[in-house]
Amino acid sequence: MTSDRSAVVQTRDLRKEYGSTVAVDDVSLEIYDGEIFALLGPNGAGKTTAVELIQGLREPTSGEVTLFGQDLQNHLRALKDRLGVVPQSFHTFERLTVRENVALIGDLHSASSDVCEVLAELDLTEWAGERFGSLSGGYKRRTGIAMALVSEPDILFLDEPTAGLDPAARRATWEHIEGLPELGTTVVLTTHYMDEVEYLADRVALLVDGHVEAVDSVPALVDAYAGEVTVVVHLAGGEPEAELESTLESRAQAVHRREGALVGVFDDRQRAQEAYSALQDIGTHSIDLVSPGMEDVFLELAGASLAPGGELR
Ligand SMILES: Nc1ncnc2c1ncn2[C@@H]1O[C@H](COP(=O)(O)OP(=O)(O)OP(=O)(O)O)[C@@H](O)[C@H]1O
Repeated sequence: MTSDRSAVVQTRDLRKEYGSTVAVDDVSLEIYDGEIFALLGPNGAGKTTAVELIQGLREPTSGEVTLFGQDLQNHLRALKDRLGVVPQSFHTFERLTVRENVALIGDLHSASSDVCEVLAELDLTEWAGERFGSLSGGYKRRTGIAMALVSEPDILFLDEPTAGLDPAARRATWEHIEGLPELGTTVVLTTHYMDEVEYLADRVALLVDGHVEAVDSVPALVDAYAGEVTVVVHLAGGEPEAELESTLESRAQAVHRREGALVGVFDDRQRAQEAYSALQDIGTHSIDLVSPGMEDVFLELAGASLAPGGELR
């Protein structure tokens, strides 16, 4: 979807070694103007190091970073001014209010947005007079985003933006991040949450052991790597089992039985949907249509597994 857009970040054979550890292994990628780009990978995959190289916070062992068409090393000062960063463990002045913290950053930058506008964009107006130290984790994170946005960055880097937040705060944070490209900000986020990528990212780079396994949109990655759709008919006893089985068999590529269930395997979602409807017409029983997602992509490409919270490990 983004190939006709200009690249605001380009890395070429970017590499970072720490002694014998290769944290970032010849990474070449492009991030386009106005997209939400995610770097997804398990702990230690090299996400933070890659992003720190792009931000000019670390020197690469080899390779190049170009931002807005300019070489980062030769234009470090000017290019850094165009970046906003919200680190994972974000802290600021606990005793200052939300407004004071945001205004402080605004004062440091010449091209700064109106503080009230930024607070309104992040639904923080009501909280503007609260001390930062008294806020919940979600509001602290949101204040961090406001503090980064007030300097009008062209690219905003968010490191694990919802780690440690409860589900409602995560959802609210996603909704605010989702709106940032409309305000003219390209977003680069690092995460190890599948659902975050599925909700937010226009494109995602899968990082494993320092190298990029694949880069594309979530639907394209799922199509390419995640395999089949399955329809699962749970059998509690008393169902017209033979009819259910033949209905599945007439549409599925394969049908197999597993404990208490019939499982039809499809390589086409449309046919799976047709089978699902036909099975529903037969009567009342429990049927699941199971579509693959990013989790399956990662299992296929990296053999990674998920923690109960949907987090890669
Ligand atoms: N300053 C450092 N010195 C030595 N090794 C480092 C340093 N920073 C990172 N590493 C190593 O480089 C590799 C990549 O680490 P990095 O923090 O970039 O991964 P990550 O994907 O961001 O992980 P996490 O999700 O846990 O933050 C790891 O093996 C890590 O131990």
